[in-house]
Amino acid sequence: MGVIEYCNVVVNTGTRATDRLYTYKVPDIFIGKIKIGSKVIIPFGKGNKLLEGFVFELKSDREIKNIKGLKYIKDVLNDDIKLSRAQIKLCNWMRDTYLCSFYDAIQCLIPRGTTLKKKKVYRINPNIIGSLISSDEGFDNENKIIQMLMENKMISHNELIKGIGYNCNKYISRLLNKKIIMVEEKFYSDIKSKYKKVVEVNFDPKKIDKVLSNMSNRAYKQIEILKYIARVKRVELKDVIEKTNTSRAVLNALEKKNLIKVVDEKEYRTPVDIDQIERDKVNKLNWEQEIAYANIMKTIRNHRFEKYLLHGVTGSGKTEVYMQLVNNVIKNNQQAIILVPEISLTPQIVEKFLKRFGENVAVLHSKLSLGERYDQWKKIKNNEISIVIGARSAVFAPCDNLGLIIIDEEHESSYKSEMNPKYHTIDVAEHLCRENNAVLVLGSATPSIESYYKAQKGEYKLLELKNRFNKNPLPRVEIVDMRVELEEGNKAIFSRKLYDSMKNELLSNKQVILFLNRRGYSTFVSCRSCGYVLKCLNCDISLTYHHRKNVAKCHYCGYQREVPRICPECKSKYIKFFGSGTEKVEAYVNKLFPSYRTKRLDIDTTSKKGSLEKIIESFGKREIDILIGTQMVTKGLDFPYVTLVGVLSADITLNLPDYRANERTFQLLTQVAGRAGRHDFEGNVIIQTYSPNNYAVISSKNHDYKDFFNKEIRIRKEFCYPPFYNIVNIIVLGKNERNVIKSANRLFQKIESETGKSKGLNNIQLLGPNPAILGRIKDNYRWQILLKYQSVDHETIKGIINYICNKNKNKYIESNVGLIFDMKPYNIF
Ligand SMILES: Nc1ncnc2c1ncn2[C@@H]1O[C@H](COP(=O)(O)OP(=O)(O)OP(=O)(O)O)[C@@H](O)[C@H]1O
Ligand SMILES: [Zn+2]
Ligand SMILES: [Zn+2]
Repeated sequence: MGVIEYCNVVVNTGTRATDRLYTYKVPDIFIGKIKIGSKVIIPFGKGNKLLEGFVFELKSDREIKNIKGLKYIKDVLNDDIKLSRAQIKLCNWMRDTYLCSFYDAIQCLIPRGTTLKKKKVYRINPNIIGSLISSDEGFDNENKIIQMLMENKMISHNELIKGIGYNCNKYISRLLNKKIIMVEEKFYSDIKSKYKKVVEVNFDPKKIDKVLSNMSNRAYKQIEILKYIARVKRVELKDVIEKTNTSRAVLNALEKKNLIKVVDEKEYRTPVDIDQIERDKVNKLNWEQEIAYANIMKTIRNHRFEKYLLHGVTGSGKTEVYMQLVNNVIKNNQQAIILVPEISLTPQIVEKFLKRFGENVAVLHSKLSLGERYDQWKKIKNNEISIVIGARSAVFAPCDNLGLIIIDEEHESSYKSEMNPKYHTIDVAEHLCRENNAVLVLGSATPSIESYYKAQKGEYKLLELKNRFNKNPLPRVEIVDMRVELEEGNKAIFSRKLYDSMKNELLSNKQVILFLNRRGYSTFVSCRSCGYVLKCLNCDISLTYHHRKNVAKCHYCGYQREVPRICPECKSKYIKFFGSGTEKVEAYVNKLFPSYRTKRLDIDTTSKKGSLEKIIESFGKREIDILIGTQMVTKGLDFPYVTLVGVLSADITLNLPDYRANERTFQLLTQVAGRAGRHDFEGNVIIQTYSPNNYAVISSKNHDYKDFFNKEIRIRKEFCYPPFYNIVNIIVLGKNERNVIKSANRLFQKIESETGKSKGLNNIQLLGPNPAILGRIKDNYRWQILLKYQSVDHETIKGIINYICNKNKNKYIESNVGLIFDMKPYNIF
């Protein structure tokens, strides 16, 4: 191998057109210093604009064929943000899997705010001769600029605006023209390191007596400090001041005498105050937990890649199993990542980990400041922290010693990213575990159909916790047919059954959770009399009502129809748009139960930092009797006095415009029911619905996951949905509508003809091009093309899309038209 003299760099140009590796020459001074994964500054394009990039490959002269005209790397940055080889592999994998750009992938892997930005800075031209300050009148502002520059050496444009005002541009360009000042571009990032002042002893502490003998007796404060510092040797400045009850001035005096040194030390920001959290102890596992634990432990000990699906009913104690696995992994000096659906919605599990593992846990959540996030990232990277807990993006935590990834509530849709790249966390975790010989554990009381299907096929090893950890029975579930309520004259949102049960439980000092799914609120059209729902004839999913045009529309295939005035099924006039919000329910509950304390848990009441935790804490202390909420009340809550859960309407989820509607319903009902009767008291659940015979509702009543799975998987097969079929959504977007439509049509035709030509591809369905549901976002027109095909054909289809949409993009797509790929959409909009 020759000397490394070249490198291939991914450049942050901000456009998709340049999404490839560019070769640069490495200047001698950087040979050896430049590494795979280094962040570099390179000149780019005709104007040699300086841009940021990452080195993906190093090459010797023998490996580079055409070296003519290659440019040199301008600078290698040592700002800690490097990519490891594993991370580069991950970028390549993501680009290949999700058809995203290199930089899209890189953005997932580096802390936010570290991407370099550029700003203009000004300085005095050093070659200037003579006096700078002009004495002529009318030059005030120019003189002011010069003065500012003389005082500061270098000043940014913003600072000049602050000093001079918005009209400073005029004066700047005059000074530039006269060559009195110069302008250049400087890189900066939004993240500043935080420093703390530390005091160090600056003499041999053993000779303290000699030092003190030279001090005047009157300087008793200084003497006290010297004694203290000689003992501790090194201490944070604010601590000395506090401990010795002194002031900074006294320390300054000592610093002047060269007896102490005050130095700046980089400080990590820690968002959680660990000292405030009391520690818990390890629980002894019951035998079901023990079997699951022992199985997974065996693989962990062998450092083998393996995927487990831990199917444990609600309250079976999955968290305790997770924690004991994690404990073993970190004892081996490896790192573990624990993923939860939305960190702010799951304070209980986070708290459990903090209580068990203390400062060895990094909690990554969306409310961290850029600086806090950056510091956590570095601590993880330096292996100073072994446990990472966070939502979806925490899967990208820079663990170089990964031993275990746990995905709790693996069925949750929040694991699918709706931003670019539209990755699925389970896929990424799987890739990482394979690369690291680590173990992946997916846990849920209601596994997704796809995961359970994989477990059946042996791709995941299935482990089950069939009982609650304390052998308590699962709650008793009753279904109330709301059509009958209407028939018998009750038009209210509460059935008589639910009202009576609430009264009983509240009278015996228990707590009630009322669940109302408000997401997807008021979007479908149904008949209150017979339960009929408007559905798409092609896709078997509910049509979505669009107020503006007064039509009902299919989100998948674009089919639309007008809304009937009377029910096509039973001719009643009770056909309407469905839904009422949590606020309305709260008002109603207050009217029905005025003497009980009610609280609402939804996006509105929890937007303030810490408010969710507060509500949950006070519910735990039984300061709230009735908790009314959206999805937030379905997850993870573990409180002994909750004995009744009321589901106000199973129908809202059942009629989501999504082929997963039944699955989501089963999951939500099972999860929310699982909040009841977890400890000493038995639990009851009441589900109100207009579709009491729906199989998702019935299997959740019977706590029968397998029954639900068997029915659902048959329907998936019949209607060609995942896991048997896959859907790809291609969004074509741009500011010019005509170009968007033109491009979408061309792409569609090309994809149609290529897939038609390709032998062995059967049953492909191409839908579109249609305007996307959200037809316009931020001034961009959006059209979509949907492909539905057998899952076994995925690689072939991906190849075709990549060939047409990326490699030969310019043939089919107008300039200024962009593409977004969703290779496994959860929502189509
Ligand atoms: N081995 C054990 N010994 C004592 N208590 C345990 C044990 N395992 C679990 N528990 C307790 O059981 C309760 C339920 O456990 P946990 O919250 O982990 O259930 P889960 O399986 O995550 O349920 P869900 O899916 O409903 O969230 C908790 O209060 C937990 O402390
Ligand atoms: Zn009807
Ligand atoms: Zn349809």
